Amino acid sequence: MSHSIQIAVVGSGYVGLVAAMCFAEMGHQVICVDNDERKVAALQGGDTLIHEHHLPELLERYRNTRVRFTTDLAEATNECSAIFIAVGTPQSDSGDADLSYVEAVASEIARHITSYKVIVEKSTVPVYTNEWIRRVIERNGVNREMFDVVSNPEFLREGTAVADFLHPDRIVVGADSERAAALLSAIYAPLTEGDYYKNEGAIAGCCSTSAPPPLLQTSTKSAEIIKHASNAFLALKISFINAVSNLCEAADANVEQVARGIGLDSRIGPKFLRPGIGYGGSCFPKDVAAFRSVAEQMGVDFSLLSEVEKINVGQKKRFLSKVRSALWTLRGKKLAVLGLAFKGDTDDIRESPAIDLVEMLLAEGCSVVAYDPAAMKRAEAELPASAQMRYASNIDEAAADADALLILTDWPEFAQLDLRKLNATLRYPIVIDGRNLYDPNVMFDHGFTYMSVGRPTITQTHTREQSKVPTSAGSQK
Ligand SMILES: NC(=O)C1=CN([C@@H]2O[C@H](COP(=O)(O)OP(=O)(O)OC[C@H]3O[C@@H](n4cnc5c(N)ncnc54)[C@H](O)[C@@H]3O)[C@@H](O)[C@H]2O)C=CC1
Ligand SMILES: O=C(O)[C@H]1O[C@H](OP(=O)(O)OP(=O)(O)OC[C@H]2O[C@@H](n3ccc(=O)[nH]c3=O)[C@H](O)[C@@H]2O)[C@H](O)[C@@H](O)[C@@H]1O
Repeated sequence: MSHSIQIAVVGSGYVGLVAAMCFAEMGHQVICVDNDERKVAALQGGDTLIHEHHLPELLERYRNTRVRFTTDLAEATNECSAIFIAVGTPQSDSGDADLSYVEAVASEIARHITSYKVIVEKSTVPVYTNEWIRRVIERNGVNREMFDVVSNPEFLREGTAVADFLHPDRIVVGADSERAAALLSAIYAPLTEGDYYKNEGAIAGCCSTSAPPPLLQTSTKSAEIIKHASNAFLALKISFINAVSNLCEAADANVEQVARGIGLDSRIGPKFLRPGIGYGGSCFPKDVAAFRSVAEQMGVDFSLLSEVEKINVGQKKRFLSKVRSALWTLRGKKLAVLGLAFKGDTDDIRESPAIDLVEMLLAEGCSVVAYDPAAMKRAEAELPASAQMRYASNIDEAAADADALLILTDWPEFAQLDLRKLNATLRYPIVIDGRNLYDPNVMFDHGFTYMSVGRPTITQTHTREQSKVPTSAGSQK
């Protein structure tokens, strides 16, 4: 039977905030700490600040009851037995993970330890980080018996973060002390013992059957490597299918058929075989680079990861070539861009391939009118509005009189465009789809010249007037 535990989560971003809310949902008492005063004030006022399903309702339910927000790490350290570190570990100029935020938090925690604490490293970090945290705490004068450091990597995806946290495939606990491992087991017991899933109001998982997840206990070093290896492997899968999609284009084959044929082999599986414009986001690019760098520093040849990165960069350039091959010259062309976030269902634009592509198009002299359902505010901070870069308030406004429409993010609503209306709105009926959201035959029937990834290109040979939508056009995919 699970019981309520006092937990502190340091860092209230995509991972920390979701973890805090989910721990509360699992029945624990949580103090959520951040050193950004404005963020703490917004959270105290009920604003989640990020676009994530279920988060607003959980914040509403638990703020002032099971979750408290503060900038005061001393108070949190004092009151809680487990302190989760969920601050950023961005990529430094050399490719390594910048661990200075983790170190700062560890030193600060050390200054306030007066009774036994378990410090849980949740940020994604290279192997040996837990050992360094331990040293930093000891150097700050804390006796070794007063604390343990545990690695508990997080595998949630943005957009489905809450559901992923509550329905994980596995929970990894890297602990070199049984006392610390027991506390982590107690924290996750509502999931591993299945009690949470019996609640009538339990949040459903994206695709799981809600079978209780296994808790895998490992050494701290193994846990650290599990996280980096997982992200690197997923990135590798994406680069693999992107390379295959290029081969399909050269051979006039269809990558969707190929991906299905590969994915039906249960040893390979169908997931993460969607070709596109390359992976992005705050994690895959930095984690592949950090893992490569760790291997290099340890004298291990892992050049496979450099190839993964090379294919990923190439995929964006390839998309740009497609735009050029559809429009010939780019200077002065007006392009409608759908999607700025690094993937659908998030407002996150960190390392977004869509943003990279817009920057490339602007550098080529195109003008861009972009629309994204959630990421425009963040995008505008990076790509300020100008005569060349405009933001539209809806899809129609973006498409109006554009020379072509580019689909760069797989938002569900971009897969449901009114194709007749779109054909009439665009200056030329040209769609270049970086996410394969449409069936090429349907696009042909609707009069479009349609280019996608790893599938045959459909080119209308007749003029703009003749490519107006036929009245008996087929239905959308
Ligand atoms: N975003 C994601 O989907 C996932 C991220 N991760 C990993 O989790 C870690 C955190 O990532 P995000 O949540 O995306 O980062 P984020 O940038 O959204 O949030 C980090 C938060 O930490 C706060 N912070 C920094 N220094 C602090 C300090 N000294 N005291 C208190 N708060 C401090 C920042 O103000 C910020 O709110 C990274 O290592 C990332 O690789 C792991 C799984 C998924
Ligand atoms: O460590 C992390 O931060 C997280 O990184 C990813 O999650 P996330 O970055 O939220 O997004 P994904 O859904 O994995 O997509 C990453 C990128 O790959 C692209 N992608 C994904 C899948 C695919 O088949 N093809 C493809 O191009 C997406 O468009 C996106 O740009 C992992 O999926 C999570 O397990 C992990 O916890």
